[in-house]
Amino acid sequence: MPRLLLTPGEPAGIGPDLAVRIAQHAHAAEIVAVADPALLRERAAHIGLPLQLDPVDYGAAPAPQCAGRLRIDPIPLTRPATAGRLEPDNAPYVLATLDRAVDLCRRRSADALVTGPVNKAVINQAGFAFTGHTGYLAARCESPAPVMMLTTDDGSLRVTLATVHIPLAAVPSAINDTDLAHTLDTIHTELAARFGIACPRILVAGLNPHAGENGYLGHEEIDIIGPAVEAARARGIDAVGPLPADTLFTRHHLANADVVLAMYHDQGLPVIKHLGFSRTVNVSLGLPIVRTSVDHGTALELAGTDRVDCGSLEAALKIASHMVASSHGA
Ligand SMILES: NC(=O)c1ccc[n+]([C@@H]2O[C@H](COP(=O)([O-])OP(=O)(O)OC[C@H]3O[C@@H](n4cnc5c(N)ncnc54)[C@H](O)[C@@H]3O)[C@@H](O)[C@H]2O)c1
Ligand SMILES: N[C@H](C(=O)O)[C@H](O)COP(=O)(O)O
Repeated sequence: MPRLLLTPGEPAGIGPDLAVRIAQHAHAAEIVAVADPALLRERAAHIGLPLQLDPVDYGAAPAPQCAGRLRIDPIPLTRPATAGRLEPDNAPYVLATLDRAVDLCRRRSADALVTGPVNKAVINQAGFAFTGHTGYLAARCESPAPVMMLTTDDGSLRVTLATVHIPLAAVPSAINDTDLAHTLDTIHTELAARFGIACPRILVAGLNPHAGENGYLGHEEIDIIGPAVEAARARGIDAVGPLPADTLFTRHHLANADVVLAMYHDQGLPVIKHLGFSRTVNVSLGLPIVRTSVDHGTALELAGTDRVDCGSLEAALKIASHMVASSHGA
């Protein structure tokens, strides 16, 4: 049975609600909230749900999660949190929960990290350069650039990104043969190791409209993306493209594909979030630890209400367990 660490993320957002809500039923995994216990108790009381927090024992074997209970690894908030109101002083708390979870996963006291949503702006406002979990975790793990992948819970669509949290204007200059080679190698290796998909077919999107229309609408496809796909194929990777992004996400192309590589955040993610918001999971490929996350943000306006959908977190827990099993060769 896996031990999954859950960091609820931004304390003013819906992350604490999610932790309380997923504790209401049994799971086939031990789930440990790395969080402030008072925050979780207060949010549980606020939404009128029972919650018993039991201290985790990392020296003992993981035990299944019982309804109404959650294991806790306590990290104190800097300031009391109010649902819906961001507090920059709590940014170090958010980062401390991630630091603790990464350390535990790296020393094998836990099997995987499942993250709730954070607010990137408030962390930056507090003085920490932060573009998202993915980059932060890579730095903590001293790992080369991981690849962000969003997958529906049933694997019907998987989307990876060549560039992630950078301004749109910076995208063209961030696309280069070295990074594309690393990204394609990581997708190829990680889908086999963590998802059991040997030699996945990767559909590679172009950057420009109609994949550059033979150079009349842009040159990145001819100069960079096409050669990167050819070089990957020569390494035994089943990459196809560059394909026009507007028609790549149609049944015809997706029927025989395992994953899409989009060139930038808003080329790929709106498609998968439109298809499966609240049952889609964010997975970091290429980290030395298993990490999954929800597909949504902090939804500050919903914190402490009865309108919080736990589907993405449930899926993130499930996929993390499958990845752990797959990584162990189960
Ligand atoms: N994994 C993460 O840490 C992560 C992911 C995405 C966005 N974010 C951050 O979250 C913040 C807010 O982003 P946003 O407003 O673009 O997106 P959001 O996902 O917070 O909200 C988008 C819409 O979806 C609704 N929604 C979101 N999650 C929901 C849930 N579980 N149940 C019901 N409704 C839900 C919201 O109410 C809102 O209408 C930003 O700072 C962004 O960077 C974090
Ligand atoms: N791009 C992600 C999404 O839209 O779901 C999100 O911002 C989270 O990114 P990190 O996993 O790097 O925090």
